Order: sequence, then C-alpha cells, then structure tokens
Amino acid sequence: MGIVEKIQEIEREISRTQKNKATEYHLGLLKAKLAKYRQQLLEPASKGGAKGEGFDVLKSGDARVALTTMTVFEAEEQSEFALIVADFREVGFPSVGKSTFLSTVTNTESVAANYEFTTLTCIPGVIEYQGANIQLLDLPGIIEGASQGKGRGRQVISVAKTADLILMMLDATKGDVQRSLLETELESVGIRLNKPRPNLYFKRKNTGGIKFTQTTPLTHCNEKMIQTILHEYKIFNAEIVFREDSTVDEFIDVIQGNQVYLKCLYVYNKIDQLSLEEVDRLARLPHSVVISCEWNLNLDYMIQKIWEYLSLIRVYTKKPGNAPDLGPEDGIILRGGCTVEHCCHALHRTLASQFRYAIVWGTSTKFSPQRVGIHHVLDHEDVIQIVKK
Ligand SMILES: Nc1nc2c(ncn2[C@@H]2O[C@H](COP(=O)(O)OP(=O)(O)OP(=O)(O)O)[C@@H](O)[C@H]2O)c(=O)[nH]1
Ligand SMILES: [K+]
Ligand SMILES: [Mg+2]
Repeated sequence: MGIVEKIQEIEREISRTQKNKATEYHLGLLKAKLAKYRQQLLEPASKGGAKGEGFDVLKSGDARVALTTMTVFEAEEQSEFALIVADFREVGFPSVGKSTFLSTVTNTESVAANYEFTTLTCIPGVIEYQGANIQLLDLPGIIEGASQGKGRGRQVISVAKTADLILMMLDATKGDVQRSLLETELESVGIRLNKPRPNLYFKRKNTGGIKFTQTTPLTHCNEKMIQTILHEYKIFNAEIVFREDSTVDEFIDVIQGNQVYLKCLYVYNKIDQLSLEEVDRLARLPHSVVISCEWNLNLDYMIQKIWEYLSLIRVYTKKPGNAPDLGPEDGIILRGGCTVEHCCHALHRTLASQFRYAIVWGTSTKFSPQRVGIHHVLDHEDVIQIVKK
C-alpha cells in the first residue's frame, strides 16, 4: 500500500470513529500516524519526482525573503535608505483572477484567460506601496488533492510556505466551498493560517523518561494521551510543558516541528457578479476582502490591507540639528516589532557596534522625544536619531 492509500485509510477511520472519551486515545494515535505519513509525502520527491521547472523564481524568491531578515542588511553597504522586499504569495483555485490582479496592481503582465491553469509557473511582480517594494508571486491554481501531488500542488505549496503572507484568492461566485477546500489542503501540508504558534514547550532528551508539566488545567489532553502519542513517535525521553489548554493536534504539530504559521487574507474577486447582500456578507467574514479586478473595485483598500497584514513599519531618520525628511519616499521600511538594533543594521552594517543611544520621537515612547537603548521596539512613523560612541 502506498503512502497516499495509507493516508486515505486513516482519514476514513478518523471520520468513522465517533468522538468520545473511550475513543480519545485511539483518535490521538490516528492523528499522529496521519501527521507522520503526510510529512513523508512532502519530503523531497525521489529521483524521478517533478521538480519545479519554471518555479526557479522560487529560489530567487526565497533569497529575497531572506532580504527581509536583518542579517542580510549587515552585508550591504547601504547607508541612507535600505530597500526591503517583503514577500507574499497569491494562492487560489484556477481562473479566480489571480493573473488579472497581478497585471492590474503591478507593472508585470501575467496572461489571463477564461480557461483553467492559464498560469503554469510562478510569475513575480512588485507592488510599490508606502515606499516599500512588496513582491507578489502569481502561482498556478491549487486543486483538491494538491497536497498529494496533484496539479502543480507540491511546488505551489513549497513556494507558499516561504511567504510572509498568503493571499488566498477566491471566485466570489463559487461560494465558500473553495475556501474550505483550500484550507484543508494547506492544513494537511502543515500550513497554519492566521493561527498563533502553540504555547507549548517540547524538548527531546537522551535520558530521564517523559517529564510532563502543565501550568494550566487541560481539557483536550492529559498525560496518558501525551505518552501514547510520544510512543507512536518512538520518543521515550523528553520534557514537555503545556502553558495553555492545547489540543492533541497542536501537540502533534509541535512534535512534528515543521509547521509554518502564516497570515492569510481571503480575497473574494469578481464581486461584480454578485448581489450587494452577498458582497456584504463576504466582506464581513474574518480576514476577508472583496474586490473586482475587472471593475477596479476596492483594490486600493486591498493593498492597504496587505500592508497591514505584513505589519511593515516606516521609520524616519534624522541627523542632529536637522529636521527629518518625512516625504513619501523617505525613511526606511522595517518589520513590525523590530528594535533600534534592527534599524541600525538596516542603515549601516557598522552602526550597531558604534551605538551609544538613540533619541526617538513617536508613539513607541512614553515621552517624545525620549532617549532609548538598542533593544527599544519601534513603531510605525517613529523618527529616530542615533548617537554614536
Ligand atoms: N467578472 C469578472 N471576471 C474577472 C475578474 N477578474 C478576472 N476575471 C476573469 O476571470 C478569468 C480568469 O482570470 P485569470 O486572471 O486568468 O485567473 P487565474 O486565477 O490567474 O487563472 P489560472 O492562471 O488559470 O489559475 C478571465 O477571463 C478574467 O477576465 C473580475 O473581477 N470580474
Ligand atoms: K485562467
Ligand atoms: Mg493565472
């Protein structure tokens, strides 16, 4: 029996099994088995496996993702303004309008047509917004079974995993079925959308048996269940701390350790085809935006949302005795949550080592201006002056 069949068999058994106290352990075990097989399925395909021809953008795209990390900035000689490239990916069913969107909001043309799978490779474009260059990758549509290698599923999924944000584009006329099918596909390959990382400590050890601690009452798991699952993974020595009421699935995620937690915006396109009531309903769903590429409806709002979901911030620098330049092209783009240290690296590779203190004007400080240290976390539209040793 192949892995795909084994997966299907376990999925059938899970759906057949009634959920109650008596079946709890059995279900936990089945879930662990399922997670293991799914991981095997995603491991690099053996020799003859289809590797991404035309997906080589995938590699340079990945490198560009790394550009958003501060270490890359260290290697660059950019003194005044650093350019940041934030990546996000578009994922969706065929013919929902992904290519039309790319061609509308970027300078790149991606062929759009009314037949499915017009786009078979990965087409990159750039959205310029608030002085940031946001890379947009138009990917082929995902179909049901993509996680099992159908369509270009595997390649699309591996590109999607490297994104900072997934734009899940849906055909608003096709109902909610597309959304849940795509979610299931992405879930089954370890992509968790708009979910926080479980607050759960797990560490394998060489000796000492299973050390289990909980800092809060648990309603989904207990020690015996955890032992059972760990046995399935042949783990006999480990330290586990449950810091919140995590589920069995979350525990399995942490053992597997290969999940990607991504933000996702659901984009309902083609609202020109819907009644106002229906548009209104979709627009109120969580993490959702409604647009029409054809009628140019709501596209600006959507790009604003992308910016928000990427949590990028703009920070302005200022020299002593000078006013800061606050024009639309001034300042540097940084990740939300970044510190003065990250900012130093973005400005110049040696700046952090010469750092004495910084003076910050803006919402990140109690007083404005305020003297801060290198670990101070910056906010959008802060102004910073760095004082060197
Ligand atoms: N009514 C309407 N049609 C649209 C809209 N946006 C795109 N389309 C049409 O939908 C069809 C598919 O558009 P594409 O941009 O090729 O879709 P895609 O998602 O890139 O498709 P694949 O590359 O095949 O996966 C085309 O005929 C577009 O003209 C829209 O806002 N409203
Ligand atoms: K198409
Ligand atoms: Mg396309």
